[in-house]
Amino acid sequence: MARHVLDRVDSTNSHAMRLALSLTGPAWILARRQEAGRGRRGRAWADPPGNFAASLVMRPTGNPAEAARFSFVAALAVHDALRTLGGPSLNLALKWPNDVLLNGGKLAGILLESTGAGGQVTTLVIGIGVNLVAAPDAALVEADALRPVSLAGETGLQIAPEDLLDAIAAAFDVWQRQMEAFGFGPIRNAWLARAAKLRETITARTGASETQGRFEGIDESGALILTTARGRQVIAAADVHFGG
Ligand SMILES: O=C(O)CCCC[C@@H]1SC[C@@H]2NC(=O)N[C@@H]21
Repeated sequence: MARHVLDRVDSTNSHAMRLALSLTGPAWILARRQEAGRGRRGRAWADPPGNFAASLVMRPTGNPAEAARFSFVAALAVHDALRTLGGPSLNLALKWPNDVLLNGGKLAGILLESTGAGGQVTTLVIGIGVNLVAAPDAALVEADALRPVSLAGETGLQIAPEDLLDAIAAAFDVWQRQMEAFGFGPIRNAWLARAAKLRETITARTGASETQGRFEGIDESGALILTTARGRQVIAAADVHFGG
């Protein structure tokens, strides 16, 4: 698959969107320096040099719910890649919808952006940020957000962004083929097997509304399933907080 390695960029997601129309197939874009990274829900994503910032741009077929499944493919790929390069003792887990945790803190985030027409997604950009060398200052993240961590800070391990991209791209390919052959089932099962706080009480927050319940799993579109005091609730988009 095509790779573009840039010395610096505003946001690899923005660059991927700009390139999308001129590409003939899927491509990975890796930046050594990202100066205006974006996070989920309009947040900024800080990227000290040495951290991993890359985006995959592709032209999937399907509607937005089908495209959203790729965020689980991406989270699995990042988890696999870190395990391959960092070894089996790394204490990794996944947090809904697509964060990768290390020792219970946030190590990596994933941001899907898409354009479409007539209910179909025409361009999908999957942006991945991994704190390889440094995590943002805890004072800069929201008060009740998970503690940001870096791979080097937690373990002393040093992984080059280019090597991580090779491993993520290979793992993504494997999971994407699984999904093409067998549907979302294997992706969901693998994701749940690595999920933090499964069957425990968590809180899903969307703006001012808050739902607390037992984390039962995810449905066919990847939506969060909670059992709450008012029964089963399926939540398509939210920020998840751990604890009761
Ligand atoms: O909020 C999150 O957890 C998602 C963070 C996603 C950050 C990555 S870094 C590479 C890509 N380019 C961006 O501007 N954002 C994503």
